[in-house]
Amino acid sequence: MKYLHTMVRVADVDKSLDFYCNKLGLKETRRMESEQGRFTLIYLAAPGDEETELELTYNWDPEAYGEGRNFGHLAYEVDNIYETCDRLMKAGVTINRPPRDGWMAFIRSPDNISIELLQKGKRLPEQEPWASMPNTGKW
Ligand SMILES: C[C@@H](O)C(=O)SC[C@H](NC(=O)CC[C@H](N)C(=O)O)C(=O)NCC(=O)O
Ligand code: NI
Repeated sequence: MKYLHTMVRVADVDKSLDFYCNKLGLKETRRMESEQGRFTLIYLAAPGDEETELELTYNWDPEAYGEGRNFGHLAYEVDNIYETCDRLMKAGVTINRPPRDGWMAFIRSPDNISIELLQKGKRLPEQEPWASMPNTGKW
């Protein structure tokens, strides 16, 4: 058996692609549209990890999805957690759980999906401003 993808439903394709691609750094691998089902599927992946996809489902007819607390988060490994969070913060993304420990951070997607960012390999040495940065919200 092989893990293929996680699917999340999104309310706005442009906002989602701006967040996941322009800001987080994922690349679109493929997409398909269903006229009959009135939906679009857009598949994203981290560069170099194209076989593990995030499937965005966009239903053409608006739905209220709510927030299923049973779904936890999507997790991505990053080369430098501080550089990643700095880039995201400058792009206007709220770092709900800053990487005070040089290891873990949390952000939210436009649809409030929680995304965990984990430092590759060993934790980085603690450094300001991250070491004293408070949490901003739930993650
Ligand atoms: C191609 C494969 O990766 C899929 O996930 S297709 C699964 C299919 N998706 C849809 O019908 C999308 C539109 C639908 N209105 C929805 O919001 O899911 C499906 O069976 N979806 C049901 C599900 O719970 O995933
Ligand atoms: Ni699927």
